[in-house]
Amino acid sequence: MAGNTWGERFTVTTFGESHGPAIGCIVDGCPPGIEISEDDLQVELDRRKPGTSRYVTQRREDDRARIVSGVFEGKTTGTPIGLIIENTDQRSRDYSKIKDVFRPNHADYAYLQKYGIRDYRGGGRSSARETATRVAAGAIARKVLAERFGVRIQGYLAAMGPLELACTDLDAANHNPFFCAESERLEELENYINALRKDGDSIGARINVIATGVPPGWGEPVFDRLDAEIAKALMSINAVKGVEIGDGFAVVNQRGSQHRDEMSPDGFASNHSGGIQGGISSGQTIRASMALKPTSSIIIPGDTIDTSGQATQMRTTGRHDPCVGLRATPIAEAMLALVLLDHALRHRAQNADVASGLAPIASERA
Ligand SMILES: Cc1cc2nc3c(=O)[nH]c(=O)nc-3n(C[C@H](O)[C@H](O)[C@H](O)COP(=O)(O)O)c2cc1C
Ligand SMILES: C=C(O[C@@H]1CC(C(=O)O)=C[C@@H](OP(=O)(O)O)[C@H]1O)C(=O)O
Repeated sequence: MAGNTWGERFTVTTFGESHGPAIGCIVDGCPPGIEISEDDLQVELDRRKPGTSRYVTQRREDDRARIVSGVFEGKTTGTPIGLIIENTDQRSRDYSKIKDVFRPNHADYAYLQKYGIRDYRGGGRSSARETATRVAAGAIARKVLAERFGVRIQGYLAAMGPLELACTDLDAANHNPFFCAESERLEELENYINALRKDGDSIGARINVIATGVPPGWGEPVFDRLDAEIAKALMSINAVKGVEIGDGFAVVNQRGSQHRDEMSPDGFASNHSGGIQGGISSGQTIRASMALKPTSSIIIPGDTIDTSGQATQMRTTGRHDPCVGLRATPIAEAMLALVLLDHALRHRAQNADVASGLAPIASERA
């Protein structure tokens, strides 16, 4: 049993498996008086849900979230918010024939080694189906962040395999199935993924996500550093193998004179740090990036073992994303929102009365 920390922490607990009857979550610590409807959640859920284009898994889920507690007459009450999303299009027979073999690089082998028991249907608890609940919780966090703190979050596809994509129009990312912010490249993306599907193969991707309007002061100087928490949150998404904050691994090749974000009363001259210095937000735009591996469930045969340890070969049929990164943008946004709201509440709880005596400078030099 644990006492709640309402007013200090924003937390999410999820439950459910890909082929069970439902998935869901409990959102704790949401401030009261925020207008939230199931339709608000749906807007975000629709951006992530499967089956929305020919470039993603053909599993068809409406992903309708039912709010079962914590909201009264359209407003949050400050009590735990319970959300349930029914699974309606499981096709568990796809998994019957591979129930005793491990898909190389899916969670199958490691999961069984840990628990000794495994729901083999659709990856069970290890399926990215669970991320629907994070997106629903993230929709609540985004609403609070926007209304109470003026923070906005947006992500986009920065690379699909060898195709590196610029961000020429961030809003455009919301209007195509790739979350691509460089609209002129859409045909190239379509051609690439069509050829990939013909090969029966999969490919990795990179997603960038930014948050604007974050004031200076959110985060901690040690352990729960804001960058550490964002890295953990993004890394906790299925298939994520790398996270960068700001310039990330490119800093290896930078000089201090180039990397430091020089300041003047007119604002910051650059944003190499990704808006976080010493684990605390600086007031610059928060910039994070994550790399997702290629889908492990592919029809090309590969070597593996079965549950009795015997060598075998397998190919995975069924409905799978050829590039899991194509649906990961809303998930990255949701995870960033969850971390930022948690730290907004923590900062307020500890430092509401603190005044540095220094007005924040602009995120970017005017
Ligand atoms: C949005 C999204 C969709 C995914 N879709 C699939 C899929 O259709 N088939 C699959 O094998 N893996 C898919 N994955 C990846 C698996 O969930 C992931 O590989 C698995 O949980 C093992 O975890 P790991 O890759 O983090 O080691 C998806 C991941 C994400 C983020
Ligand atoms: C259902 C979703 O994506 C699934 C993620 C997933 C996986 O292994 O992660 C495998 C596929 O599902 P199934 O478990 O039916 O084989 C995807 O369709 C979803 O995102 O809602």
